[in-house]
Amino acid sequence: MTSGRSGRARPAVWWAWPLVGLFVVVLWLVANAAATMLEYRPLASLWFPPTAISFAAFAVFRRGAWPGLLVANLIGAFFTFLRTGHDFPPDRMLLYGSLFALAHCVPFCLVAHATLQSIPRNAAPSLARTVGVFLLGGVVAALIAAVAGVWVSTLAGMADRADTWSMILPWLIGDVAGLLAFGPLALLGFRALATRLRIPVPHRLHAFDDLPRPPRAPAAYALKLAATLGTACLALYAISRAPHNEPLLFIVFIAIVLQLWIVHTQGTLESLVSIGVFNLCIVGQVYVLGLGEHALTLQFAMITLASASYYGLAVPLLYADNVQLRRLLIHDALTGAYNRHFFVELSQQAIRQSRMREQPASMLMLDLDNLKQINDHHGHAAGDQALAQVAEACRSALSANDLLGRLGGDEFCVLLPGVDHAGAAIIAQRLLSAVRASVYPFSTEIRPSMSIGISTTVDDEDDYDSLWMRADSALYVAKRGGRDRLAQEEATPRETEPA
Ligand SMILES: Nc1nc2c(ncn2[C@@H]2O[C@H](COP(=O)(O)OP(=O)(O)OP(=O)(O)O)[C@@H](O)[C@H]2O)c(=O)[nH]1
Repeated sequence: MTSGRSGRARPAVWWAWPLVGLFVVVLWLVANAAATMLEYRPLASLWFPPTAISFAAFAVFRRGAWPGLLVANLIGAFFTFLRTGHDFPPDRMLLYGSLFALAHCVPFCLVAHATLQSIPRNAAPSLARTVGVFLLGGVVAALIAAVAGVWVSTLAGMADRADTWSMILPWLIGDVAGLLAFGPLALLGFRALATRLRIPVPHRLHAFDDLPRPPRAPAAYALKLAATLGTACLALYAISRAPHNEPLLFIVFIAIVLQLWIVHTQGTLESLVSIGVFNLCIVGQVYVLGLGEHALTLQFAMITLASASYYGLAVPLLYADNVQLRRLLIHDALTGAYNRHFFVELSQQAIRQSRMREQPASMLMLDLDNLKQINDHHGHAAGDQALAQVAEACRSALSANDLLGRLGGDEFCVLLPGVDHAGAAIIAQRLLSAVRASVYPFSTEIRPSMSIGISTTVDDEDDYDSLWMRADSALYVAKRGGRDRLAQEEATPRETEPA
C-alpha cells in the first residue's frame, strides 16, 4: 500500500517512528495551545490548527500517526479539563479524553484517506479534483468532529444540552479554518520529515511533484506578500479604532485578491506559505487587538482565502496541460516537426501572407535516403533515430520563420515564406550540408543524407497544392538523379552533385 521513493533501498532507522510520534505530539499540543489562546468564548476558538496536524500526519504516516495523535489528544483533553475546572476522577478523565480523541481523529483520518484516494494511481492527477475532495471532505470531517465533540462535552457535563447547536457551528468553523490554514503546508513538512527519516510515504503524495514552477522571484514574492498582509493589518487596525464601523472589516477581502495574485504567479510552496502567514497575521492581530467579536467574519475571510487559493493552485497545472496537449496536437511525436494537418494549415496561411506582401514563397520537399535499408539492417528503432536526427539537423539549419513539417513516413516539407527561387536553393543546400555533417550512431557505413525538391510561387494563382505538386516532381528528379542532392522545378531542373 505504501512505498517510498528513497525508502525502498535503506529501511528507516529504529528511532524514526518514536521521533515521529514525539514530533506529532509536540506540534499538535503547540497548535492546541495556539487555538486555546484564541478562544473567543468557551470551547469556541477562532481557529483550531491541530486539525491541520492530524490531517497531514494521517496523510503521510497513515496508521503510524495514530499513537502520537491519540497521546496528543489525551494530553490536550486533560489540559482542557483542568483549565475549565472539571476535576474528573482518573477513570472519567481517561474515558472522556479518549472519546474526545476519537471524535477528532476518526473524521480527519477519513478525510486524509479520501484526499489521497482522489489522486489516481496510474493516470494523470487532477489537482482541482484533489482540492475539491480535500475542501469538501474537510468540511464534512469538521462537521462530524464538531457534532461528536459537542456530544462528548455535554456527556462530560462541560456544556449544557441547550447549548448544543450554538456550540456546533463555531466548533465546525474553527476546525475548517485551522485545517485550511495549514493542512497542505503541514503535509509537505511531514513528507520532508519522512523522507529524511527514510520512512516510506504513500506513492500518491508524489503525484504533484512536477507542478509547473514559475521562475523564482523572491523580491516580487516578498512585495506581494507584504501587500497582502499590509492590507489585512490595515483592515483590522481600522476596525479596532472604529469598532462600530463594520464595513471597514471588508477591506480584508481585498487581501484575498492579492493572495490570488500570489497563487497565480508564484510557486506552490510560496502560495501555501502565504496562506499560512495570512492566517497567522489575522489570528495574531485578533489576539493583540481583542477583536473576538468579529470572529465569524474573520473566519469567513480566512476560509475564503484558503479555499480560493487551493483551487487557484490548479490553474498553472491546467495551463501546463493545455500547452502539452497543444504540443501533442500539432507536432509529430517522433521528430518534433509539425504534423501534416497543422503544417498544411500553417503553410497555406504563410503563402497567403507572402502574396499579400507581394513576396514569393518557396517549398522544399525532403525525403530521407535509404530508410528502408536502415530499418532492414539495424531495426526500426534505428530508423526512428535516423528520422529524428535528420529532422533535428534540418531544424538547426532553418530560421524561426521557416516551417518544418513531417508529411508522413520519411517525407518532410519546408515552407519558406518570403524566399525566392535562389534563396530556396541556398537554404536547401544548407540543409543537405547539415544532414551530411551528422553521423548515424548505429552505422558508419550508411551516411545520413536526403534528397530535396524545390518549388517557388510564380503568380497569385499558386497555392499550397500547386507548390507541393511541383516540389514533389522535383524531388522525384533528385531521387532519380542518385539521391543526396537537390533539384529545382524547371523544364530542366538544376541538380547539384553530392559533396
Ligand atoms: N523506422 C521507421 N520507418 C518508417 C517510418 N515511416 C516509414 N518508415 C519506413 O521507411 C521506409 C521508406 O521506404 P522508401 O520510401 O523506399 O524510402 P527509402 O528506403 O529511404 O528509399 P529512398 O527514399 O528511395 O532513398 C519504409 O520501409 C517504411 O516502412 C517510421 O516512422 N519509422
